[in-house]
Amino acid sequence: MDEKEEVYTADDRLIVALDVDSFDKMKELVDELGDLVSYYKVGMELYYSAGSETIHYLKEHGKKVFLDLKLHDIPNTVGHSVASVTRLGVNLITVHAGGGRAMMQAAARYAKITADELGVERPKILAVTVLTSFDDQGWQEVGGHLPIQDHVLELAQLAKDSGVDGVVASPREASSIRKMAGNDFLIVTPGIRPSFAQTDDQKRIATPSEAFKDGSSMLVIGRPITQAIDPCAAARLILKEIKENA
Ligand SMILES: O=c1ccn([C@@H]2O[C@H](COP(=O)(O)O)[C@@H](O)[C@H]2O)c(=O)[nH]1
Repeated sequence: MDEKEEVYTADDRLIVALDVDSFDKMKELVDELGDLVSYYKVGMELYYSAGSETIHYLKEHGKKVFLDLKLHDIPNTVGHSVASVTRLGVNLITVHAGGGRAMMQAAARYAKITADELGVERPKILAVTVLTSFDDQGWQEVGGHLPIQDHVLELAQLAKDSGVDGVVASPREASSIRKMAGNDFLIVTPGIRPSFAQTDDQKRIATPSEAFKDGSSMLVIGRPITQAIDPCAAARLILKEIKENA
């Protein structure tokens, strides 16, 4: 088949980050991407601007939702916050691994209790390790004593022991996390930059094919798609790379 005619279908391993500041801008992107994208991430910018209406819209349109609020507070507060967002019907939720064992345990427990009460599938909990915008220099400035790679691995081990479903880490750490945690542990990687995209503020980056080769489960990609001149063309190129390499 001629490459131009090839149809790239949505793949749940591609999560598109909807980092826009209004419901209308979100709707425009989601409508434009149509059937090419099945999984979206709603982060702080969109959620704080437009709230849970965004999630209802995505679900009504058959999309899966990763709610990336990176919860970080005492266990009681995080547990009850996870209960609240579980009621919205999201599929993935983030907490910060730095919140510690008891906080992650509370997140996992409240996701399960709430989903059981509602009779729905429970959302999976991901623990954010070290943000992909850090390089070693920036990391030392905030008191990081271990190399980032080692600290991420320690947090991933703690996350696994605490009973959450996986971590958010850079693709550069995916291979060592995969070796430590085995195949059932989710490794969700932002910091993905296809060869056609600029780096922006991301520091620990890799291409989609490198990320999957190193053990990523799912990729989070925002600006390379959402700020492309043609978001559908960018999404198709990434889906092609995923199809050919993962
Ligand atoms: O360590 C992290 C954790 C979360 N993110 C989020 O992923 C997307 C990446 O967007 P790009 O435009 O592809 O850079 C964004 O929503 C971040 O909040 C991350 O980048 N790194």
